[in-house]
Amino acid sequence: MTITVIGSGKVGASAALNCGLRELDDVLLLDIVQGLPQGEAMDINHQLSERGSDSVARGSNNYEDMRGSDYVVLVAGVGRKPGMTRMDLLKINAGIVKDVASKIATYAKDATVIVVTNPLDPMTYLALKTIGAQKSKVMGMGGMLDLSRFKSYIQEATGVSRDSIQAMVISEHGENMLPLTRFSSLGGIPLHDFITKEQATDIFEKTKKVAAEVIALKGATVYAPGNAVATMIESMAKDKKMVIPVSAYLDGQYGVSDLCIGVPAVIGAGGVEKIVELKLDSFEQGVFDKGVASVREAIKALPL
Ligand SMILES: NC(=O)c1ccc[n+]([C@@H]2O[C@H](COP(=O)([O-])OP(=O)(O)OC[C@H]3O[C@@H](n4cnc5c(N)ncnc54)[C@H](O)[C@@H]3O)[C@@H](O)[C@H]2O)c1
Repeated sequence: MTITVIGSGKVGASAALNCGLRELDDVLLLDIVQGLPQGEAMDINHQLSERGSDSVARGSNNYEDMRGSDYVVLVAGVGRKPGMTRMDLLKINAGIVKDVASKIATYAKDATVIVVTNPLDPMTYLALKTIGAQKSKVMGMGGMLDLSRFKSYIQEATGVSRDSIQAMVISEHGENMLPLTRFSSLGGIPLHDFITKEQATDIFEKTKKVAAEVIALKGATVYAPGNAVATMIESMAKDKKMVIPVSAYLDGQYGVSDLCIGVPAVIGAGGVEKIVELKLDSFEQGVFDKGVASVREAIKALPL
């Protein structure tokens, strides 16, 4: 088993480090920039060496080296810069994702792929269609990151241990994300027993806005996305069957077909083993429908 991370920038390096720290397997970092993946691999190995992890990181500029990988993380692409519209970002990254996905189809067709490049849901769809893989084998990481932010605000509002928090965030990774306070609990007790309606609205709004805040302050989000990727790979590599949000291909679930969007799923050795359908109330359904419409619109602009 080898984990390949394509795109050795900020998030790619963080994902590789997190996989190594959990000793999931050896990690290959790939990038088009000469020297960058090799340098990241050296730096990561030095930390892993001191921590006693026997996972080894390698760097390469040769796509052929991903042959035999069980997991491929597709995180090549640019982040949104000031003045760039969502459509500008989509066009630039669609070209990169299409190119990288065709390399995955050539050298690692049987791998399970986690897409990270934004805009996440359309890029996951593009990767799935380009690779031509089974729908259970290509998924996007977005909801796990949104969930980590949602949980941190739940902790702030309630003061209970982060370890006791169970929560869920679904829909589009972007403007129409849907943090589900109604499906969140503390030690199995509904979150709404601990907080007021106003606090719930506040947590909901803060979760939706915080990505832009981090990007404005430090230019990118790095640690939490890298950790989220490692959690998804761990659930598959150890067949843990965690129920986590992923951008998955819908085939009638939630009344939606032929589109990738964030939904709760059982993630195990088979990839997306089951999509869990929640009974949404009218407000939640409204946000989810907007997310579907937004992703559907973006898909029209993809080079399929
Ligand atoms: N889904 C999420 O939750 C989430 C979270 C954070 C970032 N992102 C997205 O992840 C992407 C990467 O973010 P970052 O901060 O790591 O950016 P970055 O600029 O630090 O790194 C991107 C890397 O991709 C490489 N690259 C570009 N084209 C390539 C190709 N064809 N083959 C191989 N490598 C290639 C670049 O050389 C660069 O090293 C962005 O699109 C960003 O918006 C998504």
